[in-house]
Amino acid sequence: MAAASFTPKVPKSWDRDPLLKVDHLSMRFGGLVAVGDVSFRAGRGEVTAVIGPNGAGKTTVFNCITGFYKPSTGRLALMQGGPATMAELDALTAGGRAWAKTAAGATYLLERLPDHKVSSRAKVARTFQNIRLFSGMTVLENLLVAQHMSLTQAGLINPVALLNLPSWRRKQKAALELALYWLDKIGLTARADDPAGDLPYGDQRRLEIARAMCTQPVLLCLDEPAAGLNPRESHELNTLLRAIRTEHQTSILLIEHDMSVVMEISDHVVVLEYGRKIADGAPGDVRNDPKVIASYLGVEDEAEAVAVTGVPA
Ligand SMILES: Nc1ncnc2c1ncn2[C@@H]1O[C@H](COP(=O)(O)OP(=O)(O)OP(=O)(O)O)[C@@H](O)[C@H]1O
Repeated sequence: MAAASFTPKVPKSWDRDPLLKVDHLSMRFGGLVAVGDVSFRAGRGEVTAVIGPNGAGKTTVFNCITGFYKPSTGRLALMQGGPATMAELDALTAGGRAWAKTAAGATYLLERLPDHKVSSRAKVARTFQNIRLFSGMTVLENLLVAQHMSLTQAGLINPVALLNLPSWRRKQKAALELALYWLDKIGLTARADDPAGDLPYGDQRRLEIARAMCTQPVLLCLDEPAAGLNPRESHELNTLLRAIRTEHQTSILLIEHDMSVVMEISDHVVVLEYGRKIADGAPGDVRNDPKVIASYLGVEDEAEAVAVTGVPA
């Protein structure tokens, strides 16, 4: 009898080299389970989109990853440098510490870090659904203030800064250069000295992303960056996100309702519904998943349902 042909399953890129491993994440608010036992990986250097109908738990997942909420249960392992081995992860979890050096770099358990260390040590940056720029400060000042942490670490409250020593001046110069780099990247150099609040909406959105990039994150979390953008602004956003991914190898985690953005720039899509994961895969696979189609067929926003599934609601 002829042997049955066997095609070995090739692991997905996000399973081969995850930057972030979310394991059994749950978040309860009183009796409400906003997120229930959700696990997924975000690949290093990839764009991972988290999608789902309103109230699916997307922002809650984000708030747990970025330190705004302490999850009820679950492990959020961010692995800088390269993936940790299972033994390294288990030892870190059992040891009760928040981070450890690993053979590949360092691993942080985000659920154990104070929220300011999620950004300063684990290097996770985020933007919000509603723009949160300092609207009275100039465009350039917004980019400089983002680097306040690294400047204070360099010594705002130590003698190096007070005496204006060369090492402090070098740090200040590097901060200005980084700010000017991102200003150029978002095409706003000519508006450096204008109040951020005077910029058109789409420019403010890109400035927020540039501000987050000034913290030099390994993981950039964007909560509905395309909300309220017109098609031209959406296109500019896609271009910026692609540049961040390809030129800076920064991994991006994205919540987005605009499916043209999701389908165009994502490597990997995770779908939530009622706080549970219902699909996880490449954009084309997720789009054709019967569970995703069923979930989106009930949504009120017909354009969104058609964009995800190709089927009118
Ligand atoms: N701080 C909170 N206290 C109580 N309930 C909350 C809190 N935050 C979120 N929830 C509830 O958790 C559920 C998931 O909300 P979440 O905002 O995470 O969903 P979402 O997928 O981001 O929705 P949307 O697309 O509308 O932003 C909802 O039922 C919401 O009302």
